Formats: sequence, structure tokens, C-alpha cells
Amino acid sequence: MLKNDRFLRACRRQVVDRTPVWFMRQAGRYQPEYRQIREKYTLMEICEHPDVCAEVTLLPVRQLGVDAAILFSDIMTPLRGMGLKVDIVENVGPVFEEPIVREEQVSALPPFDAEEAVPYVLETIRILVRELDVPLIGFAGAPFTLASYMVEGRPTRDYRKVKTFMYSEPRVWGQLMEKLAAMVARYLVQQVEAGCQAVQVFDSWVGNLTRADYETYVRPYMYPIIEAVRATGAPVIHFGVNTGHLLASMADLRPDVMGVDWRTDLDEAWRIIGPDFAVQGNLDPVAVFAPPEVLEAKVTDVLRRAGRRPGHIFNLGHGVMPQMSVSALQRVVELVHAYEVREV
Ligand SMILES: O=C(O)CCc1c2[nH]c(c1CC(=O)O)Cc1[nH]c(c(CC(=O)O)c1CCC(=O)O)Cc1[nH]c(c(CC(=O)O)c1CCC(=O)O)Cc1[nH]c(c(CCC(=O)O)c1CC(=O)O)C2
Repeated sequence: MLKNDRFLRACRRQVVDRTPVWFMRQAGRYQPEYRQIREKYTLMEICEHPDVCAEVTLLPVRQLGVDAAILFSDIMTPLRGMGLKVDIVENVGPVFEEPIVREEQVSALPPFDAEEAVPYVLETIRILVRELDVPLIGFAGAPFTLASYMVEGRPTRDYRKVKTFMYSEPRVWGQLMEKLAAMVARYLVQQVEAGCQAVQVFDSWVGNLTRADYETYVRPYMYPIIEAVRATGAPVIHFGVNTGHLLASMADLRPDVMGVDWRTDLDEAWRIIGPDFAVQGNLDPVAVFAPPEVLEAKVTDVLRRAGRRPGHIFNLGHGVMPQMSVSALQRVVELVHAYEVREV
């Protein structure tokens, strides 16, 4: 029985004693302890050593006092486990040796089973659920975001290659998205079966599409993912960046929680998707660098816009940045937990 279940209660829009808070990328380069571990292990090697990976996951929970842990991993972890040649290059990001350009490469993608591809991820989860007093969030990248890296071969600003592929080869695009959706659904369900109490689906880069393209080329492949997770009973959070124009379309997938970036005010986002969802976010990450009185005003503005309604999980509008300080994030947690919401 979890000592602190306010995150799970908020996912289900149940009344809480304090607004739960956690941060995307709460484990990472902003922490001196993480940087010390990274001197000995690459990011992927951390993931492949369950004892080290568990320690990295636990550190921010203990240091920051957040109400949820997120498994330390990357969205590239399952693809690498499937045998794809992808590396995380310093100050670049995921880089593929062979970008996807031909149908044969899509056909050659093998079926996914986490027990075979990434057994160490499941082992890390089993260690963590024995140690944690707060829920553990599992996660995966969504098909479009994964495909963006696989077709482009590396992070991109214009998505020219992946969108040209999507428009020019709709049949092969469909095969790629179906294979990735099957992998993501299976991977998330296996993370829940290993002990994760909630999962997040990161479609970080889907905001680069028009609403029509999202509904044509992406959303059809998302339904089986959300439905597979819903069947486990674990809450699912769906998040993308720059998705203000897509929130109504994404809501049709019926995740339990919609992640919101900072560009859309939280109350406006909640109005767009309606009262049947919980919401997560949405402090501008750069506000963490602001003077204390500005930071406090911005944290309070997010909380005020949630209007003390059950179903708000406080987070940044995107991930923690390497230049951030532990003390600034501790201050955000204090401010959120000090804010009066209705008593349980
Ligand atoms: O190499 C390292 O050790 C540090 C970089 C690092 C990566 N994954 C990481 C870390 C730890 C950290 O953020 O410090 C570790 C990482 N990647 C991810 C998460 C989950 C989360 O955001 O909470 C986490 C942290 C999980 C945790 O807090 O325990 C998932 C991830 N990787 C990725 C993406 C998509 C994206 O951001 O492009 C996403 C979705 C989350 C998001 O949108 O922020 C892909 C990725 N992974 C990575 C990079 C390079 C990051 C950089 O150099 O700025 C990139 C590309 C990028 O962020 O632009 C590598």
C-alpha cells in the first residue's frame, strides 16, 4: 500500500490533500550525482544496470520530495533493445546509423517483447516498486515521435524527411506506425505488469503537424495503445509539446490525464478537453530560472488556473533542463505543496 497516493488520486480526479507534483526528466544532468554516474556509464548502460538505474530513479524522489517517480529510461530504450542501431549523442540526442527510408527496413522490424528486448527495464521496475513510497510512472515514446527519429535519423527542426515520407508513402507509413504502435502498447502493458502504477505516452513532436494531418496520419494508430493501457486499470497520461491546437483531437483518445505544455493556459486547456479528464502541467520550464518572486507568481498562477478542481497534477510544460538547480526545483515542490486545496 503506497504511503503517498495523491498522484494516483489526482489521475482519477479524486479529491486530494495537496496538489501532487513531479517533473519530466526529474532524473538527469541537472543533478551532480547523475553527472558523476554518467562519468562511468552511458545513458543506455545506466538503463542496462537495474541497480544503477533504480538509484538514478530514486534520487530525485528523495532530493525533491515529489509525489511520483518516473522510471529512468529513454524513449529510444525499446528500439535499441529490438536491435536498432541508435546512440544518444552528447548535445545532439538520438542518432540512428541507418535511417528508415525503404519498405524492406519497415518489414524487417521484429515483433517486440520487453522480456527479450529489455529485461533489465522490467528488473529495474521490480526493484523500484519494493523501494518506493510514491507511485512509479512507466513511459514510452509515441509512434509519431519515434518515427520522427527513425526516418530523420536524428533530432530535426523541420521534420521534412519524416513528413515527406508520411505524405509520399502512405502505405509504408501505415506499416511503420502499426509496428511502432504494437511495440509501444506491449511495452507499456509489460511495464505495468512489472509494477508501474501509471504510464505516460510522450508524443513530444506531434505538435509539428496540422490537426488534419494528426487525425489522418497519427491518431488512428494511437487508439490501440491507449486502449491496451486502459485494460490494465493503470492511468495513462498523454503528453505532447506545442499541442494547443491538437488538444481536442488528442482528447478523443480518452487518456485519463492530458499533459499540457506552457503555451496554453491550464484553465483554457481544461475547457478545450472538457471535465472528464485530469490535466498535468504546465509551468514554463524557464520560469525555474526566474527571480524567486517571479517564480512564485508563476507557480501560483498555474495552481489558480486549476481552480482547486480535483484532477490537477503539477508539472513543468516540458522536461527539466540541465542548467536547472536542485534547490530551485525543491522550491517549486514547496510552493505547490503549500498551496491550499480542499481538505480530504
Ligand atoms: O545523455 C544524457 O545523459 C542526458 C540526456 C538525456 C537523454 N535522455 C534522458 C536524459 C537525461 C537528462 O535529460 O539529463 C532521460 C530521459 N529521456 C526521457 C525521459 C522521460 C521524461 O522526459 O521524463 C527521461 C528522464 C526520465 C527520468 O526523469 O527518470 C524521454 C525522452 N527522450 C527523448 C525525448 C523526446 C525529446 O525530448 O526529443 C523524450 C520525451 C520527453 C521529452 O519530450 O522531454 C529523446 C532524447 N533523449 C535524449 C536527448 C538529448 C537530450 C539533450 O542532449 O538535450 C533527446 C532529444 C531531446 O531531448 O531533444 C538523451
